[in-house]
Amino acid sequence: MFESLAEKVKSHQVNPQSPMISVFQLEIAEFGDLLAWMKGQDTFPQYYLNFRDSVRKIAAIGKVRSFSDEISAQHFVASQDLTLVGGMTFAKQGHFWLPRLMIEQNAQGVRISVYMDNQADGAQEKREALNALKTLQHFTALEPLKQQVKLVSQKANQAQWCSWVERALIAIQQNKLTKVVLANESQFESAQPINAKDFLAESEKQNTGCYHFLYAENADCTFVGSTPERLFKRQGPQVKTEALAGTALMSDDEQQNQQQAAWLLQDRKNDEENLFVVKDICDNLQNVVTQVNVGKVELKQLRRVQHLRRQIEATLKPEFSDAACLQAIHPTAAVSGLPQQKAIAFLQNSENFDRTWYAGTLGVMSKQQGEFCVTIRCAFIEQNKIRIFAGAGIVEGSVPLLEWQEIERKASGLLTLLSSGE
Ligand SMILES: C=C(O[C@@H]1C=C(C(=O)O)C=C[C@H]1O)C(=O)O
Ligand SMILES: [Mg+2]
Repeated sequence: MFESLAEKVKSHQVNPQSPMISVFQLEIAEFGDLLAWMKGQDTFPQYYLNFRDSVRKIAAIGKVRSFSDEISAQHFVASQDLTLVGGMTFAKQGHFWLPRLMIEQNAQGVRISVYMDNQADGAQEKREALNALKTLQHFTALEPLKQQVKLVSQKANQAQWCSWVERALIAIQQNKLTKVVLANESQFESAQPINAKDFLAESEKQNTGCYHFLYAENADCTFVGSTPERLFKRQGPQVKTEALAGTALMSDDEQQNQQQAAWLLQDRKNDEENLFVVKDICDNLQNVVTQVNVGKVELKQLRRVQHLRRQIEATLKPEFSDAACLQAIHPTAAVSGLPQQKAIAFLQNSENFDRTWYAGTLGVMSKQQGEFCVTIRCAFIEQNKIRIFAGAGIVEGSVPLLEWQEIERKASGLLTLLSSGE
């Protein structure tokens, strides 16, 4: 089935008229499970995104070109009309790249794309492209998660974390901050290695209504997660973003969920927590859009928590695209705070760990469209260790112990995938 692609790669000749990058594509009706395919790969980086509101999924391996900032990434996308994957860390460190091989799956079918850099060594490019095509046959069956994990360390225990919240509340009282999103990192260990693809497949099954993402720079460490939060989705000049903040419990008890939902919808502290995010996003978009519309408050219900959400729609001025959206809204007040710079400085002085990809963003950009999620409800998996991150927005009226329960509850969305085994 993939021979036609291999033949095209083999007979490819670079000439003065060649574009900067050559793309060889094949459209097929079905491919197989993308995570099972990824599990069989040993080429890096590896990237996977299962989109929240559609059946679209993207899996990619290898790297042909890379960009360390959103402007050069967007310039490449616009001039070459190609799709880049990647994103930015919490601290806005950009990592965008053109993969060697990309598999895109949507309702219509599957498209496989192989990329060759015509400005690089021709023989080497051919070898790598052919190797990438060979991987299309390699699937490794996904296995159920059997690992039992135990907590080995937390960056802050309950008392320490609550003292961070107390400090935040003082800063809020003194009007130095309006909101700050404090997080924690918890490390668990298992007797056996944890396979990140098995882990994400289980999360896809249980944590529905989310973006499911995976990013591994190399074989040692994989960043995975299932986030309910969209940073933005752009279709031409039309941008959809959202304020997701304000949290209540969710469980197997339908009646309790309804009570919690009713409480959340009328709770002032949670509504303010959400409205601060609305204000932050709208203010930050102001210079790049011609209009913004904020939707009514609604619930986003997940397996372990439910949130308040307000969807936001905007129209970009013609000169702006994904880079402007990333620059304007990431990191939003849902994951950093308000005012942003002061909140980030407060986090740097309080949190005793580097967030790196936690509360960053991962997605795709192309000429016509772009879509990025906010990388929360996430973990780094290294061999038999898993480090899970979770945070909560601290505002006036926050109660330290309740905020602690909120972050433990958020972390449990991933943790229970492991400890729920018999
Ligand atoms: C920061 C996180 O979540 C954010 C904080 C929320 C809150 O405090 O109510 C809700 C959703 C997210 O915007 C996280 O999950 O780590
Ligand atoms: Mg909250």
